[in-house]
This record gives sequence, structure tokens and C-alpha cells, in this order.
Amino acid sequence: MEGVDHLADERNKAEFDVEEMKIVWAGSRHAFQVSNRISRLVANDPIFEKSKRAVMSRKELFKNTLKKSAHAWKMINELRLSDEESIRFRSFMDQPGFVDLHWGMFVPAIKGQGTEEQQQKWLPLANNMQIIGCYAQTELGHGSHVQGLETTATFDPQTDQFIIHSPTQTSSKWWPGGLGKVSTHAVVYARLITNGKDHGVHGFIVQLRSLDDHSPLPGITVGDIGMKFGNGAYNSMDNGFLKFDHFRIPRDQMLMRLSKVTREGKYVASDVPRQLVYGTMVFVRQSIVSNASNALSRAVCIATRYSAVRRQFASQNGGTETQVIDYKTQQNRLFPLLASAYAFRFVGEWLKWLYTDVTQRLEASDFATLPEAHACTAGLKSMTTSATADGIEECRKLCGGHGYLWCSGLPELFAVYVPACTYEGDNVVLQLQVARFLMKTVSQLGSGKAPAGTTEYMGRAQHLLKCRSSVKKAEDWLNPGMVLEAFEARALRMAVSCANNLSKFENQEQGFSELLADLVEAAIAHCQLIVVSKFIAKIEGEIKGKGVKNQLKNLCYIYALHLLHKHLGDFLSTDSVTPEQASLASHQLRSLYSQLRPNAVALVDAFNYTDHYLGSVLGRYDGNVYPKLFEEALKDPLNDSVVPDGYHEYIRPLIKQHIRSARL
Ligand SMILES: CCCCCCCCCCCCCCCCCCCCC/C=C/C(=O)SCCNC(=O)CCNC(=O)[C@H](O)C(C)(C)COP(=O)(O)OP(=O)(O)OC[C@H]1O[C@@H](n2cnc3c(N)ncnc32)[C@H](O)[C@@H]1OP(=O)(O)O
Ligand SMILES: Cc1cc2nc3c(=O)[nH]c(=O)nc-3n(C[C@H](O)[C@H](O)[C@H](O)COP(=O)(O)OP(=O)(O)OC[C@H]3O[C@@H](n4cnc5c(N)ncnc54)[C@H](O)[C@@H]3O)c2cc1C
Repeated sequence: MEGVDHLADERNKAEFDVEEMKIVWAGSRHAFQVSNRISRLVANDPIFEKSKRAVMSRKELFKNTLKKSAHAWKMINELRLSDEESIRFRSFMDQPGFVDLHWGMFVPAIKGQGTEEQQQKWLPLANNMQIIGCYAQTELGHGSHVQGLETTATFDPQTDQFIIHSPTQTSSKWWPGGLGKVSTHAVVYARLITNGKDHGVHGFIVQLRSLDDHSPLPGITVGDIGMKFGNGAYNSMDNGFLKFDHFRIPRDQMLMRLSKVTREGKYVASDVPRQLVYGTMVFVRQSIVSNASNALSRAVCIATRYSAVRRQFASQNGGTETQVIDYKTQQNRLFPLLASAYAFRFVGEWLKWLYTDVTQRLEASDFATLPEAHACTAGLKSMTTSATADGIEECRKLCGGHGYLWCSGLPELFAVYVPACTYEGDNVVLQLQVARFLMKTVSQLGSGKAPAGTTEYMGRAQHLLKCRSSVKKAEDWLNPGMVLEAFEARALRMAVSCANNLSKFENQEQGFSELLADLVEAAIAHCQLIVVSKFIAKIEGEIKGKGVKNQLKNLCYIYALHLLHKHLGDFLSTDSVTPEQASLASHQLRSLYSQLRPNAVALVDAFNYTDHYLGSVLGRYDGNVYPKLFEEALKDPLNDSVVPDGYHEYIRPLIKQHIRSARL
């Protein structure tokens, strides 16, 4: 029935102020107002309609993305939207496209690695979209191993130019988004060679296509790398290939903030760490963590609302059938994901602060916190994207058969999201960066240099290596100090165990290779500790609104205790908890699920998502699922005719043959 709220009973059960929770979720009242207004602006504009993406051909989908981007840009300018509003606009458009790479990587690369002069020249062009850029780093042969890139940029002192060249097939750029069909320019990463000497990988601004007719410039071969996973999904993006044949650019198009090449061809390195050439990736990894909470919360919102609508089997005392959300197994799978969505939101907020802090320090030539910022962005990007990709798939299963329908919104969400485990650094490769950082920190314990920031707990090694958890009853697991101590002891003991095992090898690098799997586990334990500790910090701060803090506390302990349950092997083998304490944690977790249950639908309402953004029949705000599933089915092109195309060629002859043989 139209207009009826099928989830009204659920909403009436809520024990907290949903409007205040919306503000906590958004980050501030202002952020909530911006999101609320912009999401409705996008939802009400027919250009941003997205329900036909799965049945569009690749070319149609790509052109549709261009149309949406052009319309968005027109609106952004006409309405004079701020940067914050424009970013929300792009997010609610919900269609990956070249603009992500232009604004998300090309512009930041110039800002981070260009000199003042270069910024003055290129940023106005990019900011007005008079040029469109992408980030061309990965090659056919190398993505993770950036120092292994093969494209060369050789300085020619006679002409004061760099010659950009792809010497082998594997040196072709391969994957950059926006490169295949749209970008006029790229920041290209290539090995800098002056006077026959290789100075390693540097960034260069390279024009690829004519600004008059969009044709590739002579010496440039460029195109799209082909269809990717899923229908619709990330296929709206023109990930591309690019080959250079001795292509020349002026010397001043090398990004020279970190190091320079003089007119004479002399290479001058500045005193800033060369790793700042990777700065754009650090920026994007940080934004990917916030985005993980968006993607996971969408999936959880769909699965929670549908689990409240869906009924299976009569309850034990007869009467109406049971809502599937009331099954403890459903709660055990769904509620930790709901808690994770909130956890990733808060750790994303914290990481944004950390990133801003390190950026300000770098501007003042203080490089001390760079290794920690790198480890945190790499590790949290890895941990949150892996958990989110797995979580979206779990939400699909939580919706049973209907979750497999494209109109549930979950298959496309998964297909768009899952490459986040690979892009901006493969998740295993990134955890190994965290592991290196942890091994370094452990090796310096006792040297007088106290670990700081997220490794501060390692400075309490004497205590954490020996302590026994003092949990005695289930409610003790709601004590933040006891929860933190268990996570700190587990993370430290895993890191120290890896360090001890490493020390048994004569060759450290060989030892590191042998122990890779354990090192990744230790890195994940450290990252989980960060997320738990930032969630606890959040609930210990000021939070307004009736019952809001209470709900956040429940979510925080569900997040921590489900991790404890999931990684029980780690906690037991490191003696961080006893089997009895683990069983008390499970008991407490069940109690928390029961407390969360009446608030579940309201907790996902607090995300404040429009039906347009959710794009899911199962997750509709009004819960009116069944009639809408029929409506969606009838829209499928296969249902345009009653008798399908192909009947006369392929079905009728079969049936007739059968009838003939049956007559024989
Ligand atoms: C028109 C309408 C709309 C308009 C609207 C406008 C608004 C729109 C707004 C849109 C905004 C969008 C927001 C952004 C979203 C972006 C979308 C994202 C889409 C995805 C695109 C994907 C892009 C990519 O994938 S780019 C390529 C990424 N590649 C990688 O990540 C490669 C991974 N590999 C590496 O990073 C390194 O090589 C690594 C880390 C493996 C290092 O290997 P190594 O061999 O150890 O490295 P080495 O170079 O020798 O380093 C030694 C030393 O340095 C340390 N190190 C490494 N990296 C860093 C670093 N980044 N920072 C600091 N330190 C670093 C390393 O740890 C070593 O240290 P020591 O051990 O101490 O020596
Ligand atoms: C959708 C999408 C968009 C992208 N957009 C861009 C873009 O805009 N610009 C750009 O430059 N690039 C882009 N990329 C490329 C992306 O950054 C790389 O694919 C990514 O960094 C992984 O590198 P790789 O493909 O070389 O993986 P590989 O390193 O080849 O990984 C293969 C396997 O090897 C393992 N492995 C690799 N090294 C190690 C190691 N040292 N120890 C243990 N295991 C290891 C990995 O864990 C993985 O299981 C994009 C990729 C995708 C999928």
C-alpha cells in the first residue's frame, strides 16, 4: 500500500533521539544540514536517475556518466556550491566517473608536489575544468612495487625538455581512471634520468589529448582497458592504458616541489623526505576510510530494514510469522556490521584530523609524524575496506534470495566497492607497511625513545606483556579500560612474538619474507585496536540527545566484543583473555544484541539516506517491499514482450521435436 509506513512499529520502539543521532553520524549539525539538502537536490533531479544502469550497454553507461557529470558541474556553478557541498553532490550522484580522479588525485598531486609557480599555472585551469586530469602511476607490469615502474623521463639539455617513453610493453600505463577516454592531461609517474643517472620515480604533468578535437597527441597511444566486474558498477569509469613514444614535454612540467632538475640538467634533491612523492596516495587512503563507512552503512541499512520486513516461520506460540531480524543468528551477523559502520565513521573522522595535523607539520618542515601517518592511513584503509567488502556480501546473504536481485542494490554496491581492496594499494601490501612500522617500533623499545601516537601503548610493554585480564563477570566487558587492555595486550604480544621470531633469522629481509602471514595478522590486530580505541574515545566525549550515548556505547562494545569473538584464537594464544573470560564476552554480546534490537531500524534511519541514494527495493524507507519487487521485475526488458525474442528460432523447434518424438 502506497503511503503506509510498514516500518512504523519498528520506529516507534526506538529508545533514543534519532534526529540527534543523525547529527552525530554526520559529524556536526552543519554537516548534517549540508548532506540533507544536497542528497535531496540530487534525488529530485531526473538526470541523476540510476535504476537502468544494469541494462545499459557500456557505451550508454559511459555517455550517461558524462551527461551526469556535465549536469552536476553546471548545477555546482549555477548554485555556487561550496567545496564541501560539491563533494557531497558527487557522493550522492553515486556513479563512479572521471571527476573522481580529476578532483581526487590530479588536483591534489599538483597541490602537493607542484611548486608555487606550477600551482599558479595549472590549478586555475584544473579548477575550472578547462583541462581534465588523471593519476597515471600503475603500469601493466607493476602496481604495488612503485619503485619498479619502467616509464622513463629522460632530460634532454639541448631542448630543455623531458622525453617521456614507454620502453617495454609492461611499462604501458594500465588502470588509471579517467585516462581511457576523457582526460586531456595526466600526472604521469616515471623514472627520472639526467646525464645517464636514474633518480627514481617522479611526477610529471603531461598533456595527452588535443584541447581542440580531443585526439591523442602524436607519440601518445591511449584507450580504455575494457569491461570490469559486474553490470553497471565501476564500468562507468574509463580506466585506461597509455603508451609513450619519445613524447616531449617542457622541463617545467616536472613536479618540482620535492626535487628539481636545473636548466643544465643537474638533479637537486630538497631536504624533504622523498616519500612525499607518495603523498597523493596518503590523502586518498585517508578519504577511503571515511568512504568505507558510507558503503557499509548503505548495505547495513538495506539489510536491517528488510530483516524487519521479512518474516519466515511461525513463532513458537503460533500467531504471526517471526521477523527474521528476531533470529539470534541474524542479529549475530547483522549487528556487528551495524556497529562496524559506526566504528568506521568515527575512526574516519579521527584519521581526517591526523591527516590535517601531519599536513600542517610537513608545511612547517616537521617530518616526525610522517611514518605514523603513513602506517595509519595504509593500515586503516586496508582493514576498513576488507571488512566493508566482506560486510556488503554478508548483507546480501542476510537478505536471502532477494538480496541477489540487482534491484536490492547490493550486487552493484559490492561490485563498485570491492576494488577498494586493491586500488590505492593492495590490502596485504599495505598491512605489510604497518608491520614494518611495528617491527621498527618494537626494536626501539628500551632505547629511551618512547613510542607516541597510536603506538603509545607499546611504551607500556612491561605491563602489557605480563598482565592478566581482570574481567570476572559479563558486565566487566562494558568497562572501557578492561576492553582496551585486552586489545592492547593482544596487539603488543603478537607484534613482539613476530619480532622475536624475526630475530632468529640472520637475514632480516629473509625472516620478514618467511613471516609475512604472521606479520599481517599482527598489523591487523594493531589496526583493530586503533578503531576500538577511537570508538571508546568518542563515547567518552560529549554527546547530546536522549539515549544517544547509550546506543553508541552498545554499538562500541558490540564492535569490540564481536572482534574478540572472531579473533578468539589470537586472544587465547597470546593469553590476553582466558577461555572463561571469552565465554563471559559472548554472554555480554548476546545481551547487547537484545538491547540493540528495538533500536535497529532507528539506528539505520540515523544515516538519513534517501531512497535514491540507497537504490534498493529491499531497503526502502517505507518497507513496502513486495509490490515494489513486482514493479521492478515488470520493468525488465525481458518482460517487454510476453513471448521472448528467440522463441521461433530456438524454443519452438525444441518443443515441436519433443511432440514429434512423443507421438512416435
Ligand atoms: C563534475 C561534477 C562533480 C564535481 C564535483 C567536485 C568534487 C568531486 C570530489 C571528488 C573527490 C573524490 C575523493 C577522492 C576519491 C578518489 C577516488 C579513488 C578512486 C580510486 C582510484 C585509484 C587510484 C590508484 O590506485 S593510484 C595507484 C595506487 N598505488 C599504490 O597504492 C601502490 C602501492 N605501493 C606503494 O604505495 C609503495 O610502493 C609501498 C607502500 C608498497 C612502498 O614500498 P617500498 O618498496 O617499501 O617503498 P619504498 O619506495 O622503497 O619506500 C621505503 C620507505 O618509505 C616508506 N613509505 C612508503 N610509502 C610511504 C608513504 N606514502 N608515506 C610515507 N612513507 C612511505 C616505507 O614504509 C619505507 O619506510 P622505511 O621502512 O622506514 O624505510
Ligand atoms: C578499479 C581500479 C582503479 C584503479 N585506478 C588507478 C588509478 O587511477 N591510477 C593508478 O595509477 N592506478 C590505478 N589502479 C591500480 C591499482 O593501484 C593497483 O592495481 C594496485 O596498487 C595493486 O597493484 P597490482 O595490480 O600491481 O597488484 P599486485 O601487486 O600484482 O598484486 C597481486 C597479488 O600479489 C600480492 N603481493 C604483491 N606484492 C606483495 C608483497 N610484497 N608481499 C606479499 N604479497 C604481495 C598481492 O597481495 C596480491 O594478492 C586501479 C586499480 C583498480 C582495480
